[in-house]
Amino acid sequence: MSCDHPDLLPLDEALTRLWAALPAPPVLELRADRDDPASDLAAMDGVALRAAEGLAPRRLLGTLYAGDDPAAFTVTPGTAVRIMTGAALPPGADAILPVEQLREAEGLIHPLEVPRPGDHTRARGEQARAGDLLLSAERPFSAVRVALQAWVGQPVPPLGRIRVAVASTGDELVAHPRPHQIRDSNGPMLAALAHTLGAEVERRPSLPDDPAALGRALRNAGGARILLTSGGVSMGEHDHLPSVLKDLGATILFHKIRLKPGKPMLAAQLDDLLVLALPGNPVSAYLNALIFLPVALARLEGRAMPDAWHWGRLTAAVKTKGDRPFMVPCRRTGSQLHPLAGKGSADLVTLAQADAFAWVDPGGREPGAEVRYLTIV
Ligand SMILES: Nc1nc2c(c(=O)[nH]1)N[C@H]1C(S)=C(S)[C@@H](COP(=O)(O)OP(=O)(O)OC[C@H]3O[C@@H](n4cnc5c(N)ncnc54)[C@H](O)[C@@H]3O)O[C@H]1N2
Ligand code: MOO
Repeated sequence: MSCDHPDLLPLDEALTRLWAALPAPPVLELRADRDDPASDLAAMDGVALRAAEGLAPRRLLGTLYAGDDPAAFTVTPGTAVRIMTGAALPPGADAILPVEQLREAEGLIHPLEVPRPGDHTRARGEQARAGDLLLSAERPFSAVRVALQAWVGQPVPPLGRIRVAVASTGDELVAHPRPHQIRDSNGPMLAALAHTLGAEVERRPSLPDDPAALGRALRNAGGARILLTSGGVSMGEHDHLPSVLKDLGATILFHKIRLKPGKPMLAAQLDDLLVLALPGNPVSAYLNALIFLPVALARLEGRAMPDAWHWGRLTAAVKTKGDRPFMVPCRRTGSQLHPLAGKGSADLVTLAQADAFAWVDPGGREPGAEVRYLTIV
């Protein structure tokens, strides 16, 4: 296959570089602080009894709810205790008979099934013994990790959001445009997307195509962890961002990826600030933010690498030009992807009609082809 752009970085490599460059917050290994469960527990609502007595009727001594001290009752021959799921087994009992498997009459319960020792109980220590390793420090942050941390009595981490600043660049951006000017749509779009993805968002004023002003804005990101910019990363004479970042001593993680739209995408680290410099064309800016921002947020929060891709089928042919994979905006019905005939990476109107971006390899795809896609949020 001919290669129009041998210098372009494949998307997967760009994602891997971004992931590797960002530090994940430290997470602890988690050990059981006590046996789990710490008592024998009921796993069903019913009665606690002695299994050996088979189908013999039992007299009810009382009721134990989850959290009750089970020492209140002792199950002796001929007796049972009504018990709720999660309550500790009273002394003497060795099985739970679920409420569906008994009949009650005149203060007695009559088993309808023969109970066996251990039935519907969770035995002390069956999950873990005090001191057992429950989760290694390699396992990523997740809501379940937080739950386990609380379960073993560790303080849970504060749920801060990553601060993301959004600044558009371009002298053409004005609030009341004359025909040669435009309104800033990328700024509001990227702020809304970052918000949707769970970031704490700060809108910044649009920046002029002026290296000094861009440099000042990059150096004063105001405590944001990530800066999303749009525009000024391509080959134009006013596309200053790459050189300004280099002059500031930023580490360029990548610049220019093998993707259409979105080729000029740049990611850089400037001290503690991650700069995701998105192309100015609205479809390119959106798509790149949709791809890269969730990965950066996940890494900085210590989560696993997100896998946002789904699989669907194209309902119509998609032709491509050149050697970049093409992400075509589609309407989606279930897993059916209906490609939209758009007017390219400036076509915000078609993007607004779309539900998904389908990945089409160079060379194009036929109707019915199975492709992966990203959902537009
Ligand atoms: N000679 C070359 N020219 C271009 C190339 C190239 O490889 N060689 N790449 C093209 C591609 S692909 C894209 S995408 C654009 C991206 O360029 P920039 O990131 O430098 O963006 P700008 O030139 O500043 O703007 C592009 C386009 O988007 C409009 N824009 C910018 N900001 C906003 C905003 N906040 N809201 C709405 N629209 C915005 C801007 O007016 C331009 O029309 O470069 C190609 N050129
Ligand atoms: O790759 Mo550009 O993002 O086509 O318009």
